[in-house]
Amino acid sequence: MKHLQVAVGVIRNASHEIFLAQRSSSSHMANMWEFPGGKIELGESAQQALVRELAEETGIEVTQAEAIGSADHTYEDVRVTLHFFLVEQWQGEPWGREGQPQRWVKQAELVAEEFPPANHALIARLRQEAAQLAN
Ligand SMILES: Nc1nc2c([nH]c(=O)n2[C@H]2C[C@H](O)[C@@H](COP(=O)(O)OP(=O)(O)OP(=O)(O)O)O2)c(=O)[nH]1
Ligand SMILES: [Mg+2]
Repeated sequence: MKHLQVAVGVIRNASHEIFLAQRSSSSHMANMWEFPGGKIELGESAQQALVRELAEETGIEVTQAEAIGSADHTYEDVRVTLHFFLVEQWQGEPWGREGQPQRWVKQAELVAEEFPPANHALIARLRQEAAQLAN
């Protein structure tokens, strides 16, 4: 089975909102909401792929990123390992550069079911962190 290594950016602003994009209707995990990112290419580090993918998909230049863990998931036909990064410093303003719908969502209001299954543990963690900060 194909095994993809994917760099994924949790872009978070000062109001603790996170930038989401909707996957295209023709892609794997079609129409689900995701954190921007994409496949790590040969010879690239996860961080390098993150910077490249976020520039391609959202137009921002990442200036700082913190690795916050990974998730491994096997879908019907492909296995993915997602390498998550928290991005709180960047230049420019993220937008759906490839035409995909986008939105900012409060960290506490992320909905796991809107994301591919590989994201569910991270969404739970982010929601829990936001709830603790609110108390
Ligand atoms: N970007 C991204 N991909 C995710 C997430 N969750 C998840 O399961 N995936 C899966 C879907 C895909 O099978 C795989 C690779 O992501 P991708 O389709 O964004 O890769 P890419 O940008 O390089 O796409 P492409 O050049 O082939 O169009 O990771 C997520 O939150 N963000
Ligand atoms: Mg992508």
